[in-house]
Amino acid sequence: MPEKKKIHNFYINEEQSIYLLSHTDAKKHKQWLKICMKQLELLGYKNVEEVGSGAYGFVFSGTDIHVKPHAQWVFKFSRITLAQSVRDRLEDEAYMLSQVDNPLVPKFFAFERIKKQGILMMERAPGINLEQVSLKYGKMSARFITDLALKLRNVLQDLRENKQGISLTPIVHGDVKPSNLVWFEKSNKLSLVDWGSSVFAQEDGYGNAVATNIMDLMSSDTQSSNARMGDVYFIGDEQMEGAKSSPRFDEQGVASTLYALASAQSCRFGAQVIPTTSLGLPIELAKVIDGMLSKDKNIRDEAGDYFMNNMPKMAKAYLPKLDCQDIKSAIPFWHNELIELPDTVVYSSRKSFLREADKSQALIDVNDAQLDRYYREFLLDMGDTEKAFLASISRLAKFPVVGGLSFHWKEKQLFIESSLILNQKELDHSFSTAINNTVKLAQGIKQQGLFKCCLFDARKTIQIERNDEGKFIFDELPQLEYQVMSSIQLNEINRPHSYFEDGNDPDEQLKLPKEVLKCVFALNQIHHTGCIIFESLPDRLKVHHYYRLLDQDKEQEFSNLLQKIMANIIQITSVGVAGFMKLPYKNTREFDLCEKQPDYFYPKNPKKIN
Ligand SMILES: Nc1ncnc2c1ncn2[C@@H]1O[C@H](COP(=O)(O)OP(=O)(O)OP(=O)(O)O)[C@@H](O)[C@H]1O
Repeated sequence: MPEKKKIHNFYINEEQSIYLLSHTDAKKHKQWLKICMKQLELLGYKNVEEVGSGAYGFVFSGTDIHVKPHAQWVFKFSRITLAQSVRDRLEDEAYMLSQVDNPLVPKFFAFERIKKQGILMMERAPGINLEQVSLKYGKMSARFITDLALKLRNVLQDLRENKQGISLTPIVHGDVKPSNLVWFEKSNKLSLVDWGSSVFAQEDGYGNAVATNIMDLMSSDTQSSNARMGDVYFIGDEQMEGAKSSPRFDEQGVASTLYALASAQSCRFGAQVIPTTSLGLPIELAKVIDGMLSKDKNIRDEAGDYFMNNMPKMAKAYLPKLDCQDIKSAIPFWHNELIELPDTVVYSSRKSFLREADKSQALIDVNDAQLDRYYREFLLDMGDTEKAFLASISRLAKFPVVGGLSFHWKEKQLFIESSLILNQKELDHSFSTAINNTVKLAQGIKQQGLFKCCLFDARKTIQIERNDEGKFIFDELPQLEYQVMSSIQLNEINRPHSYFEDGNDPDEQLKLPKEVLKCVFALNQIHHTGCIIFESLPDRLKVHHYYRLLDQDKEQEFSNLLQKIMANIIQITSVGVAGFMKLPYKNTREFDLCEKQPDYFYPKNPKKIN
């Protein structure tokens, strides 16, 4: 087992926002994207645009106008920041894609190398991926989930039989998840993309080796696993532990995907607290998905077999759309319409207590980009519910939102203070669902403690570089921005939350100059909401912030204090992170703890309800 890396502070955003990269890195990144697109234009493709990106690559689309009708192609480039050995896997991906012939899988076209850069060219799947759909609409309906389940079951069946392939060996996709399913609403077309984790199965799911002939069995390495890491938020335990590859891997990916889309979460880990049986699905399907997500391998496998055998029958259920009531967010949030939406990043602190040693995890390949992400997000030694809770906080940051949240778990209750501003009204429904999931998951956490997070706009982050001696380089100090809110109601001022009421954060190590602390103390007396995070790195300082002044009369004083903070940050010499958050008032919401959400199924007789 590899040694655990020590990570103290981190952002739990999926990908580093381009606005948080250093000026040079951001420039390099943009230049690289431009070069890729230029390359494609030189090759004669029109309307070249970026259609997606993931941990391994960037995906562009382009039109071939020399054929009739014009063909839409997709070009996948591996990330230049990855090790060459990881980048070389694009060629393996191309090979595996070329082995699949299925109406739900974009056709392979070519793999080219321009200098060291491999390019995989394939058919373009129309539409947007299901993670994006889920963020737009929230929970998917029982009908949608059931239809999707049947389609995915059929793909898995085809991959097991692999009748069209060169060999008859079953193929494992290895990374089934919402963002690898592209869906076109108009024609209801679904495509399974990203074959970068795909391998030929070594076992059949019942512990028997699979090989087309005895020579294969003799020649191939029968001891070690050929499995590739899929997304750690969606793969099952066996794939995570490096077991031999089998069609069970994809059953796990399918169960995670259905669960995530039915509950509007971005991972599989929440099922103990928000079981599939609480999501309004037909009882049989809900129980099968929960069975597939079980911690017990026998139950998992049995449920997987049931799913494969019975999904065609289950999909025949009559599931008309039910009149859905508007959902109410468990904690309030406000709206603000901005022309330029924030590029939200979440910073969280005080999460040490969420860690829970889980030494049973064995990892197959630490050099993997997915695992790197796992480490970065600190999930390795946490319980499932804690992982799901952190993933739900990450999901909040996928919305254009700024604000802060503080969770306080006591013996019997959970207290939440919040200030959240959503900048796109049409995402109201989906954002409310995301908040409610966060609250439900928090209700399921049993340990007592405190967790806080700030959501800020990375576009506003101030970066000041240091020279070789560590001195800051700047012509003029940038200023901290703030918004002034109009009238406030007096009762809101009554019980302001303080920057300091939670004491020192054991996870934060940066020592701030006294003058900066004095200003933060003084700010504390002015009614406002906001956060400021100092992230001091050897080569630069980043100041993440958002501020909303709620007392117009104090604007001069407020602005002076912010200027004073900036004037004094240049005294920061040590490296680390320190942050402060202020919520506008103590609007503590109290919730009972709840280990598991109650059962809620699709009605047996929907006609009666509609
Ligand atoms: N053939 C395709 N047609 C249309 N869109 C595609 C296609 N292939 C990929 N995409 C889009 O690009 C995104 C990223 O692609 P892909 O998942 O292959 O990259 P990746 O780096 O391997 O991602 P991951 O982090 O999941 O491993 C997908 O989520 C999807 O939205």
